[in-house]
Amino acid sequence: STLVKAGFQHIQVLEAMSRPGGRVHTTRPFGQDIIELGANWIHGQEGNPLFHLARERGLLLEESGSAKTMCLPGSLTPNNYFFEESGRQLPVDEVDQVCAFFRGVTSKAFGSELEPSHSAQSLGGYLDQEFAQSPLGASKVGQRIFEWCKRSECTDEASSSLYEVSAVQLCHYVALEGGFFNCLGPGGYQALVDTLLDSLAPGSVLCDRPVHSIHWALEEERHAHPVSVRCRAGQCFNVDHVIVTVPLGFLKENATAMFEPALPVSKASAIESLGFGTVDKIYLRFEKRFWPDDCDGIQLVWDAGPEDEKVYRYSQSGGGDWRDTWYKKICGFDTVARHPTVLCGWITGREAQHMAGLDEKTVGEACVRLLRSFTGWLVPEPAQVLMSRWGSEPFVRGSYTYPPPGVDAVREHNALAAPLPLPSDAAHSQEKPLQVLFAGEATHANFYTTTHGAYITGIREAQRIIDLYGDKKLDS
Ligand SMILES: Cc1cc2nc3c(=O)[nH]c(=O)nc-3n(C[C@H](O)[C@H](O)[C@H](O)COP(=O)(O)OP(=O)(O)OC[C@H]3O[C@@H](n4cnc5c(N)ncnc54)[C@H](O)[C@@H]3O)c2cc1C
Repeated sequence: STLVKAGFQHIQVLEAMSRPGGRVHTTRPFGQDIIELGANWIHGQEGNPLFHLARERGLLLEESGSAKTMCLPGSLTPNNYFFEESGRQLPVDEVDQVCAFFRGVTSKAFGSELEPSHSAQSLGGYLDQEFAQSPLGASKVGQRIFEWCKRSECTDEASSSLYEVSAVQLCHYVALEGGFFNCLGPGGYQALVDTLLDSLAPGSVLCDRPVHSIHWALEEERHAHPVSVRCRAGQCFNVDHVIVTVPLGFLKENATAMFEPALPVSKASAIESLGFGTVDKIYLRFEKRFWPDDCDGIQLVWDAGPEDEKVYRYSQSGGGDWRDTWYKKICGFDTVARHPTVLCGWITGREAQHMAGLDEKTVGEACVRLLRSFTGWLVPEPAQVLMSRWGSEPFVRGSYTYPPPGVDAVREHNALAAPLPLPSDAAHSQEKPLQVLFAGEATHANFYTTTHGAYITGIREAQRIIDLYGDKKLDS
């Protein structure tokens, strides 16, 4: 839409799936009201172009009463019910104390306040070290709540484990000021996507058009355009510029075969070294609400959960089979906006990928078992179960990006964003500039993981093309 506004006319969007939106996926499986399988909230307000766009178009939720946040250590309410494996409900202040400590130490990591000694450390390792030095670390219950904190933080970092996320690199992520969980109105995220699509000419977006390969640096003598984009079904587009916005997960699996000539080493190594983790949601719809009116969600605190350091290390060394206990990675079940009888469970990492191979009935049964044994309440069978399966989605292969330990994340995000040919590449120095450009959340060094990050990178790449042509007439 930025290119259209600047007067560009020959624009074609090739989308592999049968719908536009990608990791924004608004559905209506339980009647009229929306369920978001992908992105849910607009994170931050100040300087957030999506927040402003949504507000300008009247797409934000007006009644704050039905706004729902997810239960994270940073967004705890007294109405989140925490249960231990024994069935005991944990006192709010006990949970709050540990979560407050967790918030304090994680915000040090996000606020670039870590000592150089933490530079090679994982976020999990750093958090454990701090917790061990705190009086809270001596309590068994405190340790269990801390494990829940780490497990639920995995949803924010899209990681299998915080032991696989860098502690020091997190400071490059920029959280925008203003409410973190801005909710969209009844049209959900899709309404924002539709707003952008409305500005395109009819026929500009072709769905079910997976791109097979991108041939660039084509010889000027033989080709009118430097780039040829070939679809799997055989259709071919000869173009001046292509903006590649496929997810990092897709690039990890397909980049080697997709580009001819091959991507430069800096880009290939960025694709390999940045992490792309899986976060999935499990929606359970019941005929009748069985949880108390004031309950915002039910959180599960294990005696020894998968983010307990010893459990994690044992499992990494091949001990036990995490597949048998995949459900232990579920953080809890939050209530859902507009759906008074629906709960949403969150799960990450390899366990989420494993779950994607199971059917709805099996997953629903596992969730009901957990809810019954932790709460002791009379939990009926769910009437409907719906899960996202982002890890096995062939054109995504995960949920969002994270920085693994030892990776210079800013350098890698920037390498991923660099257009081809690279200005520094002597072999291509005589060629037309900006043949292949890259956008998408993984190409933003500060707003990776977010929809606004993705949006801003699209504008960034469009602007490169606009700047290239300057005042030249765009009539050809
Ligand atoms: C479960 C979940 C919850 C999330 N929650 C939030 C949230 O609350 N707030 C937030 O800000 N962000 C959230 N995110 C992240 C957010 O959704 C993404 O960062 C953002 O949507 C990414 O946009 P993108 O354009 O980079 O990639 P995508 O939206 O993934 O778009 C890439 C597109 O490329 C297409 N594609 C792939 N391969 C090909 C091919 N070969 N040919 C043609 N097309 C291809 C894909 O089909 C896809 O449509 C969440 C994500 C998930 C999965």
